[in-house]
Amino acid sequence: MTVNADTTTSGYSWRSLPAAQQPEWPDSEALRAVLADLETYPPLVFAGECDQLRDRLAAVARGEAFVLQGGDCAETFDGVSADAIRNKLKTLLQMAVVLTYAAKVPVVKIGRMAGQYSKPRSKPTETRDGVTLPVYRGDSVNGLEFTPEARTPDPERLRRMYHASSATLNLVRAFTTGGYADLRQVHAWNQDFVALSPSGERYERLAREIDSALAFMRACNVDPDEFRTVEFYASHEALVLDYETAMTRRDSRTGLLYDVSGHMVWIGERTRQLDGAHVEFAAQVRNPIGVKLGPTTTPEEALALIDRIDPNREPGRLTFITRMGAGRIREVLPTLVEKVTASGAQVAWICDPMHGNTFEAASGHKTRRFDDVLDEVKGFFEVHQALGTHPGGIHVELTGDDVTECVGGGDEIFVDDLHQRYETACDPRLNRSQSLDLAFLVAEMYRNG
Ligand SMILES: O=C[C@H](O)[C@H](O)COP(=O)(O)O
Ligand SMILES: C=C(OP(=O)(O)O)C(=O)O
Repeated sequence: MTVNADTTTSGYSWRSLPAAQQPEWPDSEALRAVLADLETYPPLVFAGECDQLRDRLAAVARGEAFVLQGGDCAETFDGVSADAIRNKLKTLLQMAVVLTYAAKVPVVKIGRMAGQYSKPRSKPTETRDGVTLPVYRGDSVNGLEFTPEARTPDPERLRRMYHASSATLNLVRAFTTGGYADLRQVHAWNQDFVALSPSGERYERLAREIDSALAFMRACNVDPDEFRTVEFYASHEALVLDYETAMTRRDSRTGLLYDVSGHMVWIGERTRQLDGAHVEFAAQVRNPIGVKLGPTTTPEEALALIDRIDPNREPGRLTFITRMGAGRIREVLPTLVEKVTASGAQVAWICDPMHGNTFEAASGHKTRRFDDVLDEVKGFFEVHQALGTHPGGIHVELTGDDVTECVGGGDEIFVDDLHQRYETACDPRLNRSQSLDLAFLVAEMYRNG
């Protein structure tokens, strides 16, 4: 990792540790200049908002609420448009309504949004027709286009990431507090959708029930403004530590460090080394922290992560996001949950049913089967229900657009359809109809549990 000459950040403990998956910036002077600017930019979120999310996640850890975390695999600068942001938010709001109403549980809504611009990769390079170039690491680092110019890491992209995150968050705040997310709009969110899809019709029936519940509450004199705004939080993988460090500030109230680039940040499966910089970074900032746990995670590793990141065993501080794969979850998760519970830690457990279920179709598209996604969530619920612990939420890659990236779903996408609208910059996402299907099925699982 680059050493920042600026004394405001050079003392951070994670700077001296090995950091996996970092870009090789060719021009360290240019990098230094961008980071120095970023350090002076206003925070994207406030420390108090991060604390509030920690409180909400504490309720999840206690079994009193459910997390819906979702958004693109990789946000792109071109994707910062009002339509794309509104469609994603609308999908999340519809899923949240389904979960709240059908599962009767408060839903903590967290976007993989306004900062999800950096990607860890399996290989550092990509070869096409005998030409080898650096792999695409997300719009914060390089471009997707397969040319030497686009693939060369450019630190100016970190500045663009800040502005893209800021513009996204600004619109999300406007939508969620300015009336668009008002619960009385449940039908409006579905208008362009209902005639087109079975899940849209199912949603419309549920929205009618919500209408009559709202009418009942109005008759009981419940203040309608109670339904006007929605709490919505932003999260991303804290991957490029130069950026996250430049966005780390001391809270004037408490003197504690917060990463003000998002409310919650998570550490990925490829960067959760106990002696690495990412875990040390997560340990030092006060944001609620997520850590991805893949199928090779040992209970000892999970316990050591708790000791490092949540030494005070504070509910809401640490969320384990398991991503085992449908074929492994029933075998691997029980021991992890048992040992973590026995240790007295109160983590929130949420299920990422995407990252353990990716495969390459014959056409060369990376894809996921909706049935595998669903089966992993089912396995997650089965394990927690058998152990008497709380299945605390789902973490999904989705978009509000009608893409054809994952196969299956009620409005079925076939392998032969993948080429039609395959638009992801990295991994395949559920489209809007598949996302709603998932929400209905998860709500059933939750209610039955
Ligand atoms: O989103 C997650 C990772 O970045 C992605 O799964 C890595 O994929 P790769 O194996 O194509 O590098
Ligand atoms: C890279 C990701 O996941 P994981 O670290 O679980 O592979 C991701 O969620 O974008």
